[in-house]
Formats: sequence, structure tokens, C-alpha cells
Amino acid sequence: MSEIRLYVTSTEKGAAEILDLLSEVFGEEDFAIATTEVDERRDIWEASVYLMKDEEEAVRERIAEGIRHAFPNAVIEREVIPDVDWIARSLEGLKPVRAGRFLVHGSHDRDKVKLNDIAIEIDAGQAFGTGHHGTTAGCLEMIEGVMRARTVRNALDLGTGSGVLAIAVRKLRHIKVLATDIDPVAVRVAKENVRRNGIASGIRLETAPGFHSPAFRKEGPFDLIIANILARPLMKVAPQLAAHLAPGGSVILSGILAGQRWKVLSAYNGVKLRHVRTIWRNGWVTIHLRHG
Ligand SMILES: C[S@@+](CC[C@H](N)C(=O)[O-])C[C@H]1O[C@@H](n2cnc3c(N)ncnc32)[C@H](O)[C@@H]1O
Repeated sequence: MSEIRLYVTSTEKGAAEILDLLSEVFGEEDFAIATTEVDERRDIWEASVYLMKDEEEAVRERIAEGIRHAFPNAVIEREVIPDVDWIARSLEGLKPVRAGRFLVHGSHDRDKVKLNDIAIEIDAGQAFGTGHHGTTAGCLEMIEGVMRARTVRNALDLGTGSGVLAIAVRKLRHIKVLATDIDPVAVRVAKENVRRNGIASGIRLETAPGFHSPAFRKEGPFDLIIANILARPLMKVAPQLAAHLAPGGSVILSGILAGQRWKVLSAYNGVKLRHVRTIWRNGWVTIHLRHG
């Protein structure tokens, strides 16, 4: 059955207020609720509830009732989310990708795994992160280097997508990992990938925009923070990211085009993080920074 997103368009402040109201309406029920930035310059945001098609009418009425007083003119729009299987089928031909000792492969390529590989099984789906993109591969290579050289007792994967990087960290070392994404669909896909890779515990997955969740304080500060979420949001979260880093900790940033490297580095120098190493892949850079 199809999944539906019901959403209301507002400003950042309005979307946050709607999110609070919807959290009261749906409480502990199993609905994913999130806010997403659509256009930073024009301050356009969406507050969304994800549900199955047969629940649509009842959920729509509850949303309307919940926000009616504070937002009398709000329009509730809908989007049908495409089925995961359809996308997966169209991308079935993707070849396994090597990055350091990691081999990221689809379920159809299990026989390609060699003895010394650290295999991560990810089928192409609705979440970003099959290993084919230069940013994911750069992060995997950097994770291996950093975790070999430094003591890492816990880690944060901000913008986890398919969960590939959190799975990589956990496969390298038996440590606790917090993995978050602004997109509840990605979080659901990541949960499935964590299970499929035989990881029964140790990875906590949460839907959260930026650092907006109590989970960060609860699980942090972190010895390693990985964030592959594009240059602009990376620059925006620099102060919060630095605040959640343990003394002497490492940061791996990606989603940065080569030409944006200096802007991102200067934002992070401003929060007392210094450059250690850069990996270049297909026009994208992955950067390792440290406290000090
Ligand atoms: C480029 S993908 C990276 C996925 C995976 N970590 C990888 O390396 O392949 C970026 C992910 O970050 C998420 N994202 C973007 N902005 C975010 C934000 N402000 N807070 C949390 N997640 C965010 C997106 O939904 C997307 O899943």
C-alpha cells in the first residue's frame, strides 16, 4: 500500500510550531512527523506527517483540528511517496563499490565479497548512500583512516541516509553510534539496512533536523562526528557540531564541492577545528578536522 505525506507549508518558526502541535496530537503513535527546509532564502519550510494511504482521511482531520486555532488559513497538501521496490528494481544493476577495506554491495552481489573485505549490504532505495557517490566513498575511506589512527569510543552520523556510514563505523569497531536524518523515510530505510547487516544493537536511529533532538545530548559528546549533508547546512551547524564534539575528537565532513572547500574550512576554523586531511573524489571533497 502507498505511503502518503500530508504537509503544511509555512516559515521556519511556523513549521516548528506546527511540529509541536502535531506532536501533541499524535503523541506516542507510530507516525513520523518532521519539518523540512524547502527554500532557505525565502524562509519556506514544510511540516509533514507520514502515514499509510488507508489512514489518510482520519489523519487529515486530526491535523486540521490540531492546528486550526493557531493556523486558521493553513492548507494541508499531500504527496504520494513512491514504493521502495520500484526504485530498487530500476537500480539493481549497480556494481559493488570499494572504499578502503569496505565493499558496499547490493544483495545480488553477495558472492563478490572477499575474505578480508568489510562488507556492507545496501540495496539502492529511497535513501541516499549506496557507496557509488564520491561523498559516501570518501567518507568510508576517511572513517577507516581516522578509526585506525585514533581512539574512537562513540560516533555520530548526521544525515545518515541509507545508514551506510553508521554501519561502517559499527562494523569496524563495537562502539555506540547515533545516526540521524531529517527525513523519516531515510531513517526507516536505515533501520532496515542496519538489521540486514546483522547489527542487532549499538546503532540508535532518530529523525531530527540538524541537532534538534534530545538524543544528541544524551548520547554525546562524540569522539567522531561524520556529516555528509552539503556545504551550506554544514556551515550552518558548525557551532552546534563543535559543541557536541568530545575534547580531541575528530570530524569528517562531506557533501562539499571542491570549490566550496575553503568556505567550509573557514566556518570550522571559526569554531576551533583544524584541517587534518582532504580526500578528493569525482569533484567532491571529504575533510577530516580535529579539535585544537
Ligand atoms: C548526501 S546524503 C548522505 C547519506 C549517507 N550519510 C552517505 O554518506 O551516503 C545526505 C543526507 O542528509 C540528510 N540531511 C540533509 N540535511 C539534513 C539536516 N539538516 N539534518 C539532518 N539530516 C539532513 C538528507 O535527508 C540525506 O539523507
